[in-house]
Amino acid sequence: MTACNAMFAVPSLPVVTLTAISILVISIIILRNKSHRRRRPPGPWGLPLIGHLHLIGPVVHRAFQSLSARYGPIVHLRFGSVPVVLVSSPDLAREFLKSHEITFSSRKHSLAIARLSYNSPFAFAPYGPYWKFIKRISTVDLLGTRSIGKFLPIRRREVHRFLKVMKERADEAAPVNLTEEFLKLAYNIISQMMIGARPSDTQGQAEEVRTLVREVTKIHGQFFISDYVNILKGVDVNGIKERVERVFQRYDGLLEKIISEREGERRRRSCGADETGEDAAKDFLDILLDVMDDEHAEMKLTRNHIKALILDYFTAATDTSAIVMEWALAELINSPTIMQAGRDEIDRAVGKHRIVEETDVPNLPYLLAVMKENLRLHPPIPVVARRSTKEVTVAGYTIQEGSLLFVNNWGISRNPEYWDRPLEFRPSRFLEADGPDVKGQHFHVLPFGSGRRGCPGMSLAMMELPMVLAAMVQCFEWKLVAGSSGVNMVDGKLRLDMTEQPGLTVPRAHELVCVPVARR
Ligand code: HEM
Repeated sequence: MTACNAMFAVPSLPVVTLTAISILVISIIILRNKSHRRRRPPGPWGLPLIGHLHLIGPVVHRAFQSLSARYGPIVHLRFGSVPVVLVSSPDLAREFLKSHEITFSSRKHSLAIARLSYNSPFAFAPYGPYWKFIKRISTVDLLGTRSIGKFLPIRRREVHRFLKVMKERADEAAPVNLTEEFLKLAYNIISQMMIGARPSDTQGQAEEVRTLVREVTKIHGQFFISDYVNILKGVDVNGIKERVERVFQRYDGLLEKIISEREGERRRRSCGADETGEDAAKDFLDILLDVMDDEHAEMKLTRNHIKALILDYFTAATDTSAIVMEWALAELINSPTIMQAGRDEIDRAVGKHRIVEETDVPNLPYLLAVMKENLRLHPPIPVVARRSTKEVTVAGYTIQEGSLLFVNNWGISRNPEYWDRPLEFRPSRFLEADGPDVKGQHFHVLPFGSGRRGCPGMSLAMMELPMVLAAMVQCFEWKLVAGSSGVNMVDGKLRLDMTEQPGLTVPRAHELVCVPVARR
């Protein structure tokens, strides 16, 4: 070291040290301030690696309800490495779904979602241009007011077919499995809107799609550890990859056949060689194929996009509708006075000489209230699930980017803080002039979710389902079968057990089997 260097080196050491210490202290202060500002919602201690996944039992909304009862209306959890926020009050639901709507307008990713949606999901898509494009087409061409009207003959025909099956069973005094029949009805309606009634639609094919749709719904409703724990990514824990692949291959084969047949028909039609003379009223598949063939379309659609979309709609519409019809009839069977009040209303408004129609529904406020009360007690999708796209402060808490949000709408609509005697089936609460509604503006009851990511099938469902229920009440009485699964004797009367089955959607645990008795 030179003298010159030494001269400067000696006094410079404490300066460097001092500077370093100052930086350290300032950083600690900033970090402490930041972490004070980044307040996390309360929640239980998590386990290493898996976080709180072990606390989520098979009936997810009930597990969430227990956590909320313990930690309050906003709870922080961690699924593996993914932060989770669980919400269970109407005010917080409004904060997240309305005040911070755009931030929470995406959904979770998973291995199953990626594969089953050909990596191009719609219902699980991030909020962005593709989602907006498809949302626009589907709300205009499939689920808009005009389209709902255009598809009315399909719904009328299918409901009459369904009633005919019930009448045959009534004539034989034979039991009917309504769980299966509701599923068929819901599938028959949505499949004709989506892919039309085609000559090759054999019974076997319809059966196969229904089975696949149920399996996909089940898969989407489960939490797989490999989706959340980084070191397990890519590892096939529980054979999920294999299960998803099996479903994917079966579904892809079926859809490929349906689309190829349709393309053949379209080619024949465009050459003027279609011998069916069929009116070319377009279903959703035709509309999507038009977009795929259109070079100037705003967004390029591929065959895989179309397959993914059809599966999304089958999954979103079939199980939900079937489950709602089943719970509604089950509630009425367990409440004969309410059933009779509904029947009286139909007899007054519609009479006894024709079958109730969708256009009668606005004149059946009590029946509509029955349906809304049913959706309050038995929302088929009990938890609204979203994902945040940036860090945000809500109710004074910092919610990290990429957090999963679960709004336990099942828990909210059964909470005595927000509802009077919430476990009672009491349709009259939906008859009050300034009372609640189910359309997503009233955060005490959110069966269809809320906002732009809310259910696009709501208008269709709220026309179709009350009408089906009304027709069942109008045309038949429903007798329970003693000794069948889920039927118990209570105070000398047969009653249905209302236990739920676990999953993304919440069907009854027992199939609904009844004997229809024709009213006339
Ligand atoms: C009573 C019957 C139904 C109920 C209770 C229901 C409920 C829901 C709920 C809770 C969501 C999530 C909403 C959110 O995140 O805010 C949803 C999404 C969705 N529903 Fe429904 N649904 C029903 C019927 C239908 C029908 C009939 C269709 C189609 C014909 C449909 C299509 C969809 C689609 C495509 C999505 C995803 C929308 C998106 O992510 O942008 N749903 N539904």
